[in-house]
Amino acid sequence: MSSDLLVECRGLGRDYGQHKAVDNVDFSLERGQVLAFLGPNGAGKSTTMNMLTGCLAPSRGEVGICGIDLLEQPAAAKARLGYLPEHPPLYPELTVDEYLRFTARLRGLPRKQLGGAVARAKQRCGLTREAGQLIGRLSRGYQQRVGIAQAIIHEPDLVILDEPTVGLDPNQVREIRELVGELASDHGIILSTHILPEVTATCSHVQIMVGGRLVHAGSLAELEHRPVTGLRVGFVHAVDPQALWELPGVESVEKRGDNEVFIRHKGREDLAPACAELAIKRQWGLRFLEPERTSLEQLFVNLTSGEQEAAA
Ligand SMILES: Nc1ncnc2c1ncn2[C@@H]1O[C@H](COP(=O)(O)OP(=O)(O)OP(=O)(O)O)[C@@H](O)[C@H]1O
Repeated sequence: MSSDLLVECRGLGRDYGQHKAVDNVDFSLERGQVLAFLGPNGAGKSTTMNMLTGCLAPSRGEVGICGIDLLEQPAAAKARLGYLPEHPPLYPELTVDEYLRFTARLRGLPRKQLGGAVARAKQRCGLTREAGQLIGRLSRGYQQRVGIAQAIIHEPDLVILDEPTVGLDPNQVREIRELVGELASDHGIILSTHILPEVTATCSHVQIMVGGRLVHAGSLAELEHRPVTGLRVGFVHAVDPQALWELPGVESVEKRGDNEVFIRHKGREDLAPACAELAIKRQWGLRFLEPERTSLEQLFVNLTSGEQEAAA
């Protein structure tokens, strides 16, 4: 296993009685990647993260953290990862410094290194000025920074963050996203979230789970290069959809708002020139013409809607 391969899961599964909460999940993560775990409620994200962090034993499969088998050498493997659970284990009656020293000692750092480790984590998480403040008096956003600081105090290779921006205001969300982006330069990061714009803003890779199984895994860059599925076209005046429908290669014409349509076309056909020509000929007044690819949101809906209907 190369030193930049931080996580390698093979055939990972967890049962609760007869129920397969996670089934046959394979994936890997390299340094510098930020991987989002997406999925509807009950898809198996938390169960997978709990297995990755060594908090929950798998029923089947293997987990390697930086080449170390998590099941055979749990202490050595866990030393390479940092974890921010959904509800960070903060002590409101401790100051930021006291708490970070405490977590550094829990991580087994030698006494001589404690001061340096605490200073570094505070600096990376923008907490230097808050060092002497009681955690219970900090805003939710700053408490989340403290939670991230404890996750990186021992300079792990891998950082796992469970819904890191839940409950934060928009400014705090932006700050935590920036922090995640900075951490990505020298760590691998896995984060679980329900917020799709968060994925596009912070992540390089995405995995979608449905019913315990991994149904999509890939980079966001791949998503950007998915084939164009159609054209979104806006006009000044009302249009005749039948005339658009008759253009060569058109599969369907859907109305989207006032004088706006989505034209789905076959294969890699480029409909734009013919569509613009028709708009000029009919004097519809072309306002805009945009190729549309499958967005992350569309992909998520396509992959998960059947599951959600079944659960309803
Ligand atoms: N301790 C448990 N005992 C029995 N079933 C469980 C237990 N924990 C989770 N499950 C079940 O396992 C499945 C996956 O749950 P999990 O919490 O991993 O989903 P999730 O994707 O994290 O959902 P959410 O987005 O709601 O947090 C669900 O069907 C859940 O009911």
